[in-house]
Amino acid sequence: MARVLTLTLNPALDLSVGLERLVPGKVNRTRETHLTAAGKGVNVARVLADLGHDVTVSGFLGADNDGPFLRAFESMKVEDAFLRVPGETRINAKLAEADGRVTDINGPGTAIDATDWQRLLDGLDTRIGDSRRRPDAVVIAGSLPPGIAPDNLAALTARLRDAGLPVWVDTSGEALALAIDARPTAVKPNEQELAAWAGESLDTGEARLKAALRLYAAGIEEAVVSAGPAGVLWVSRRGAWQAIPPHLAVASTVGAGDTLLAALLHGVLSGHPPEQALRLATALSAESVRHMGVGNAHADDFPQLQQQTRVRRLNDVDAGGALA
Ligand SMILES: Nc1ncnc2c1ncn2[C@@H]1O[C@H](COP(=O)(O)OP(=O)(O)OP(=O)(O)O)[C@@H](O)[C@H]1O
Ligand SMILES: O=P(O)(O)OC[C@@]1(O)O[C@H](CO)[C@@H](O)[C@@H]1O
Repeated sequence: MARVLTLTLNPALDLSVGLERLVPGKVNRTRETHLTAAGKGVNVARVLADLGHDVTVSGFLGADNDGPFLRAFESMKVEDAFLRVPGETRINAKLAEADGRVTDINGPGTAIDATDWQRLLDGLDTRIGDSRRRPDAVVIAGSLPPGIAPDNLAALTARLRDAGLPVWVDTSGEALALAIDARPTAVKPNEQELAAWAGESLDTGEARLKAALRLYAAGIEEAVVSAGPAGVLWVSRRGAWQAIPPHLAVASTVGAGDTLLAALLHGVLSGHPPEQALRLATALSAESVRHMGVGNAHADDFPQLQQQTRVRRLNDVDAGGALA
């Protein structure tokens, strides 16, 4: 069991709405609705805690509507180290149609000022310096709230790396680009996020692999690229792998990427062989799309989903960063 700290600088209450078909501009009747404490780092924490790790969640939570988070953290059995800031945490709507299409409507989040940011950094320094609380790995996941600039994220990444901690980052846009320059241990862009960084479209497996190799060559030890149903590429010092998930009927893809990142980190921290780690992570992310929320490793058919996940080592790729 490892000790993991997840940082969600811009958490959200996810209002997940299941409906037959979304008709904009009309009254739509829902099939189900859920309000869930979420945001990428919280979703990652949910999976890691479920897989048996000792997890602390932190970041910034609006003080006025933190009730669902408190209840969630209690049931997840994670330590709540979120700083409370004035106002409300954003509510993000996830409109999931019967054909698997999801429309995300994400708010900007609560503004964070320099004093709050410094409180977070000071708290992290104290935690890192305390051997009883020092994490084995830190995950920073999700967008940045107003007031936090991409170079703040880069500085945070560098600070944690300088303290000797593995840092896994999942974000997008300029924040991702600057975080990469600060050399986190791992990043997990999806196809669009990686394309924005690479400056070209990545609609073929070969283009994605080349971009993943570029990430690795840029100093990212664990370069993980997700591509929805097309699966995962993972380039690391141990080699390069591709995983293809089983074909499943999609209910909601929200949280699939978070599930993948969490489960792969679980495999790495547990010292599992890469192929086994990637198989479990890919299968669990696939499991997550069958329903709303993150993947459930206790699903009855999870062993079969793992068997149906195809993992292959890319032998013609050398980990030095070039296609042979
Ligand atoms: N339709 C699908 N069928 C099977 N597996 C899927 C499907 N969509 C996603 N997955 C699995 O989930 C992983 C992550 O999905 P994706 O690439 O969409 O991440 P993402 O865009 O970061 O997700 P999100 O931000 O919504 O959590 C994929 O690599 C794949 O293993
Ligand atoms: O706006 P961000 O921070 O990029 O993404 C936030 C979010 O869409 O990511 C999670 C799914 O990955 C959701 O729980 C949450 O609403």
